[in-house]
Amino acid sequence: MAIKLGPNQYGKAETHVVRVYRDTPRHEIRDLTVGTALRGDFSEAHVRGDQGEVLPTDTQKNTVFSFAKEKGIESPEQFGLALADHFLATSKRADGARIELDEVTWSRIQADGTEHDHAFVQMGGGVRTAVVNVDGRGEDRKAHVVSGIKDLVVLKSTGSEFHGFLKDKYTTLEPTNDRVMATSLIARWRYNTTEGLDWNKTYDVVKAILLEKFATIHSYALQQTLYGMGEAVLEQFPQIDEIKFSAPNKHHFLVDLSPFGVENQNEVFYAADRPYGLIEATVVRDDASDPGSAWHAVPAFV
Ligand SMILES: O=c1[nH]c(=O)c2[nH]c(=O)[nH]c2[nH]1
Repeated sequence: MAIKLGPNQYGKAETHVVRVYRDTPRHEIRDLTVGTALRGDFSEAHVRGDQGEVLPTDTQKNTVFSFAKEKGIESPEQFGLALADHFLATSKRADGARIELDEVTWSRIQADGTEHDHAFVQMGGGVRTAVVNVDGRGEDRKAHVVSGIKDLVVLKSTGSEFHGFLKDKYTTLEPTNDRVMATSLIARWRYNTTEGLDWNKTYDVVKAILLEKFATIHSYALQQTLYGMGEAVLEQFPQIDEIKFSAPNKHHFLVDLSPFGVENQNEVFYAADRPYGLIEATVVRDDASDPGSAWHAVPAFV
């Protein structure tokens, strides 16, 4: 019986790096949690325990910290691409690198009527994400960037209906033409290029489109809202070929107050935490480019 090593990757997960730019009294902060992973033929390490081709995960972590100063963190995407190319240049046995980056935003605290120069607060509004996959080097290099947002918690208190659904003998759900719709959204979008993009601006605009569409689409289902959000993003950005969503339907059930002789006209809800509907969808161009390794090891998607 022949046995061999199959797909594998190794690296340092969740290196939390905070870079303070303090060249002027008005400081800037980038706060990233970075996962690095190298893949390739590492059978010597796995089968025989030979570490000759293994760039330690400790070194990978050190590189993240040092690059925060050497290269700077202009955007998660730029930082991820720089790290991936560096690791592929160093580790000859690696044929691919994946860098996963989550960024939290620090907003300036308002003090004495102005934005403070060096005091910050986290306001929520989602975690910015990027997954960079680079395969090969030189002529053969192929780079893929999937940017995104997660933990974007949104709710609309009307403008959402759900009715006309398929029924069988187990169906008890009442149709509704006015319900609360809420989710903690994950969205990830795949670029068809890594050149000529303003990563930060594009992120801000995509996020604004997602929020605006969530608010303005009169919804007949979360599925329809997600599709409309995705369509709007693809219409605005030719550089984005597909967008994937994962959206837990955070159910808000009307509480029956009639035992207490109290009316409840869509005013008091029980916000259930589980179980929840989980709606996942991809919106994609007809002529989308080959994703290659873009979605390699990207968690939780159809
Ligand atoms: O937006 C919704 N989509 C569904 O598929 C679904 N199923 C369900 O019970 N409630 C909802 N809501």
